[in-house]
Amino acid sequence: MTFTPGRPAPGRDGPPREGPFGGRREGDPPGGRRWVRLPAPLELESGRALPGARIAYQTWGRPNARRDNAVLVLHALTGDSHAAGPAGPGHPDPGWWDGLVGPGRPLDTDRFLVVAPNVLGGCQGSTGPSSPAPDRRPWGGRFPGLTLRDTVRAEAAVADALGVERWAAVVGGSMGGMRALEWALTLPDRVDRALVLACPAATTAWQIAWAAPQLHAVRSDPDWFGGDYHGTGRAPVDGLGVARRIAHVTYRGAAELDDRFGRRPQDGEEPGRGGRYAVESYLDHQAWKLARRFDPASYVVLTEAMNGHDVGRGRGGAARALKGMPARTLVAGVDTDHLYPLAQQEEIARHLPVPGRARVISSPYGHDGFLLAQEQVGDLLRELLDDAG
Ligand SMILES: CC(=O)SCCNC(=O)CCNC(=O)[C@H](O)C(C)(C)COP(=O)(O)OP(=O)(O)OC[C@H]1O[C@@H](n2cnc3c(N)ncnc32)[C@H](O)[C@@H]1OP(=O)(O)O
Ligand SMILES: N[C@@H](CCO)C(=O)O
Repeated sequence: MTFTPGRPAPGRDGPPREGPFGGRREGDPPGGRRWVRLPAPLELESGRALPGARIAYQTWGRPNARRDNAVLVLHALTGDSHAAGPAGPGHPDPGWWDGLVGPGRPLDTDRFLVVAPNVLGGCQGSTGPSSPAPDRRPWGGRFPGLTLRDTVRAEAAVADALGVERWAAVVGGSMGGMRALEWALTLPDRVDRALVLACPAATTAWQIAWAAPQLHAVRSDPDWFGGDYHGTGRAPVDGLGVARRIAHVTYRGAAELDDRFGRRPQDGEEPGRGGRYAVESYLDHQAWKLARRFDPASYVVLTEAMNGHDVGRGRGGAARALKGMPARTLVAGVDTDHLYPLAQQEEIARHLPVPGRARVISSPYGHDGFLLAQEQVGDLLRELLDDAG
């Protein structure tokens, strides 16, 4: 089944009418991924149940005899299980932490079994709104709202399938960092160490405010159809593109964009006379790139799950909850991140059971620094994994 957006996004860089996204529906495995089907309906925090869910994942390296060398790597909002490896069939881009995974690298595959799942609610192999519901029609707008705790409990099935009782470490940035916190606090007996990057203990009004126009953009696209567009040949790609433009500005450094683009017009175009500035063209490019590979309904489900993130919910508040983190936890943020500012990671570190666990990633790239400053992230991974406790 091919996903066919009904119309191109605005701007000159519209997505192709036939995007690759629909090729990733269940039953059509993308390159290199494996799945585990949950043995029973997943009981969600909302009280609803999600039947028949499955989680896609990729692995690198091998388990040791005691199966205590597994590291769980958790992706950000629009990432997926392809944490490492080249671009190829099923993977339009190289792995998002490709420099960190492999023999001799910080996530040393001669030493560790590295496991990267695609989040529940996503669109890269795990069950999400584009997957078939039990009646074989796409879940679409019927897909239940998720919390990040739901996504963690679904992933316990991956650990079980691999025979991993306890992760040597759970690591991730942004949504992956939120989920690393939740892994350690929801299933504390199953996590030995944690690396939490570029995220807050609880999503703030500032972050929910940035998400609001993004959600609105997707839902006000005439092709949203209440989330029930899957299989119609149309999709709210314009809305997703607007959401990505807004989000991408929050992901990057202000000085970085000024230095890179300045007031330069896009080649051959005249701003103010129907043409664009180079930075506008750049955002158009980011918009269509995402619209080609990501399901707008997954974007909505996962954005709402991030809005609901609060480690303190039902645990007596964040400060009390964070005392339950593993002693071997490191927290780091990016010094130019204006979406999840460094003060929020320092706040997390203040409440950890062991003091002195905050670190700083220095990068001009803003929030995306946790994806781009791989050498510094690698140092943090080595520090964490070499910590014998
Ligand atoms: C690497 C992956 O994307 S893996 C897939 C999973 N993705 C994720 O986990 C995260 C999603 N990805 C991202 O957030 C980002 O892509 C990042 C952070 C990984 C990459 O950031 P960077 O390497 O800094 O890329 P940058 O922001 O400079 O964008 C470069 C792109 O903009 C394009 N570009 C630059 N200037 C312009 C311009 N004036 N007009 C149009 N396009 C432009 C480049 O041609 C390049 O295009 P390409 O990506 O198609 O090759
Ligand atoms: N660029 C990242 C940032 C979100 O944390 C993504 O798209 O997933």
